[in-house]
Amino acid sequence: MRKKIVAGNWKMNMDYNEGLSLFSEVINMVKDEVTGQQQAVVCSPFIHLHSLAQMAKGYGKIAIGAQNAHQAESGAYTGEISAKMINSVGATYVILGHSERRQYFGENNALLAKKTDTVLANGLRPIFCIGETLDERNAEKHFDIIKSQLAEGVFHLDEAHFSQLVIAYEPVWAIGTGVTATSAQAQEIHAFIRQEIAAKYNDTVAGHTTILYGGSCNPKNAPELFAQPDIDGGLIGGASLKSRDFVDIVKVFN
Ligand SMILES: O=C(CO)COP(=O)(O)O
Repeated sequence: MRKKIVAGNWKMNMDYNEGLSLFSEVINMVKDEVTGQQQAVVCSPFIHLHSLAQMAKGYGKIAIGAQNAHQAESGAYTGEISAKMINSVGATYVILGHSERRQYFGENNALLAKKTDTVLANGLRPIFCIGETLDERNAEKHFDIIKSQLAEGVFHLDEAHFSQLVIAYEPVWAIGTGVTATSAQAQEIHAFIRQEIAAKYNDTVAGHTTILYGGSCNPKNAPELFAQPDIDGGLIGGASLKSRDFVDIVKVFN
């Protein structure tokens, strides 16, 4: 069976001390309360990564991730962080292609394909985000958008590398808006994503790929979303900043 994952994306929230106290609450609750095989991932700002990885050491149920990485291995890119650096502090995941990176930092599919290569080459697992805007959905272009984000962003990978990916479907209109995709809307796209993966690779790869839903996911709506056959967990924004809510979402898979 494929892995169930609940990943928190703190975005640009939490100063250093706030982040450490949030994480220590999360880790204690996960230790005490999570009984299933699911993986919790906390994707913090860069400044927390090393400390969080130290705190989570030896505890396999919690992994640490970054929210971005530069496409180059190293060099004169003032202000940037490389995949090798992220790996060196003990993080294992990197969110790539979040809609906020696409929208505010001009990241397109071609750039994200390069970032994916670099992140994989450094032994990290990308959580690769895709999703349509409201205008695209209203124009009934959502399937085309998903198709091209996959084709141009990750389908250049060989099977072994692709198998390291986690895919996250985050409809842009559901992010931070309080409007969640219905479980039927989300399932429809997740099934489509799995079908595209099967067509590009094969049924085994498609069957093993973890596909997360993100967008106004909370402890109330997570059980119904995660009960859908092609939804393998969530990428959680706002609710991941509250330890109780985040761990309650992780516990949906208990
Ligand atoms: O963007 C998201 C996670 O990456 C979702 O954010 P919200 O859960 O705050 O809608």
